Amino acid sequence: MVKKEFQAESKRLLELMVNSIYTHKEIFLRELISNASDAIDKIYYRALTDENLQFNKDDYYIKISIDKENRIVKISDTGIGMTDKELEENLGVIARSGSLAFKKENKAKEGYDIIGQFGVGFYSAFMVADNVTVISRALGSDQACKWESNGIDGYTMEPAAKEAVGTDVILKIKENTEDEDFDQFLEEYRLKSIVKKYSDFIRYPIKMDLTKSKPKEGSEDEYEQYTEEEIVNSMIPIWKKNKSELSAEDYENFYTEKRYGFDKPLRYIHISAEGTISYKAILFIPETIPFDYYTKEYEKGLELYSNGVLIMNKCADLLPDYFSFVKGMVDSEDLSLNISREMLQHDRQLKLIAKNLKTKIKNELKNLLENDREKYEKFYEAFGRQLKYGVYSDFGANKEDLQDLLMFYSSTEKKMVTLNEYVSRMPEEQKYIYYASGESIEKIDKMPQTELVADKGYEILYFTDDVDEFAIKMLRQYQEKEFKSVSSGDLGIEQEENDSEDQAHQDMFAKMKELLKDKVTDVKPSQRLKNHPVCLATEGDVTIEMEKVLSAMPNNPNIKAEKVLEININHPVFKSLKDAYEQDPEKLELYTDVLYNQALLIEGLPLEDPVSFTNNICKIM
Ligand SMILES: Nc1ncnc2c1ncn2[C@@H]1O[C@H](COP(=O)(O)OP(=O)(O)OP(=O)(O)O)[C@@H](O)[C@H]1O
Repeated sequence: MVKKEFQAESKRLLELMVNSIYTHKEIFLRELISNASDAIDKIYYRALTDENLQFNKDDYYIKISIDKENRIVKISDTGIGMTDKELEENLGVIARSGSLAFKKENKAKEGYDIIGQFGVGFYSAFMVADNVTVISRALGSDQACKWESNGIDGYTMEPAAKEAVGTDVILKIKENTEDEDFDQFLEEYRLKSIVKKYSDFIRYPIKMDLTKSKPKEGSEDEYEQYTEEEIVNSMIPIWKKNKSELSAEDYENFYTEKRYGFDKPLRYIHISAEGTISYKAILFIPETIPFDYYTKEYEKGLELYSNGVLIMNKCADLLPDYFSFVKGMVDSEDLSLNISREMLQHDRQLKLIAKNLKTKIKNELKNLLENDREKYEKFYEAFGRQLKYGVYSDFGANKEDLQDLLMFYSSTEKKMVTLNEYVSRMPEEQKYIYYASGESIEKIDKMPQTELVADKGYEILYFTDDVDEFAIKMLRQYQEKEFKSVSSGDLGIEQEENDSEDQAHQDMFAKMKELLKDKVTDVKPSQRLKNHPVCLATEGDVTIEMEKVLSAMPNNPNIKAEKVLEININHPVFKSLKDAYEQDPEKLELYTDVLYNQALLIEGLPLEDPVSFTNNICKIM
């Protein structure tokens, strides 16, 4: 017998399991059944490609047996089994998706968070058992191996005998405590109801020996007990059932069982399509972002079945990138079981289904936006960015589909608003949809460039995501209203002109431009500033926020905004500037440099020479 220690992380998770105060301990059975079903799936897939292996459906099942006296519950499967090496790798070390998230979140103190959020697979057995034995014989091996652990110090491994290929997981159920009833997990009816609740649509039979009673032979009022093996799950997949038979809880359980996410779904869509193409689908919009969502590791896709048989785990072609957060499955009788990945891409039926799903998802989101604003905002907070990427990517090909789903923070409403809401509120004389870009709402609130537009009483949309301006450039307009940055040259707002006075300052501005060389394309009196002395505006297509995003890219394309330094001629600073221009050229140079650097700071742009800037401030003081 070999004795081994658990790895540190496994130990920590086990500790949480053993001492768990989590209330839904019953899920251990769901986890173990799901592992058993996966193990049978593995044989099934192997048989698809291995001629020497036959998959005879009747030989594959999961069996739950209870030995009340010895406090034992055994979950056996006829799946692919594990070699001793696999037993060690799979059960001695944490390497699963959910646990990976656990690693990142290991600040969470209570087991509750982890179990609730991630699901914990095999280790959940230790919530109800103080000893777990796994005896497994792998396909192709005649030797079995026994793994045993009390969940605390470590585990032991030794050779064992097992007649057939597969795995037995044997749980020694804990004794009742003052607060907790573990005896319930030794009751047939209780285990049966847990199977029904979580694992009803597992596609292999889950068998149990159930105690029944019948009248004793030759007697009218005496009964005798007998046991009979019964299949306790219906095996009918949820998507083949009628919508009216299903409750929200059934969909939620399906979502969890399928590991679509560790949260609760925000919304589900059950589709039963008949006609040119018939298929069934259950789609989910998750409530929270998967931890790897905005990374390269995240894989979009839906499970694809051909008449109840899984062909592919993640069929990416079924979902556009901008709906990559959608989880779920599609089952169609019209798809061939042996279709290859390459062929699938060109499959006409599949394309039709994908198109159809896209419309359904879009309509569902619209519906959510119109009828449950709070939920939609929650959704948008998690996945709005993906929708904006969708507007921007593919050269704007999908903008029509997505524009009505967009939302931005509004300066006047102080909350998220849609473009439609914005436009419907626009005063008649307002020409453009105004927006301001910045790092955060608080920072944009203080931006000098917003002063004129805000003063006019016009609503400003706040762009705080990197992708916002790029998406809007692609959109160009909404309901024939163009978008306009509050920092752009021409704001399209009528102003009282003061040409003669402006002219008088022209020479000074020309001089300032000369001093700033190619740092700015122009220096101008500002139309938009009310209280602030100075700001930067831009000409052309690239704004300052876009410049920042572009320069943060790994292959920095070195695209710069054409910056215009605007001076508020009604600000007291302007008089000092004018005096310097008339009397002291050196001072003008100093003031110009300080004002320019101030404008950079307001924009959150890096100063070219911070030391000389601070020296200059000191000089003025
Ligand atoms: N009954 C079984 N038969 C064969 N292999 C099993 C069985 N139970 C567990 N395993 C193996 O052990 C691994 C770890 O199981 P565990 O339940 O901890 O995580 P998981 O099933 O991979 O992930 P998750 O529970 O998050 O889906 C499985 O991936 C599988 O390879």
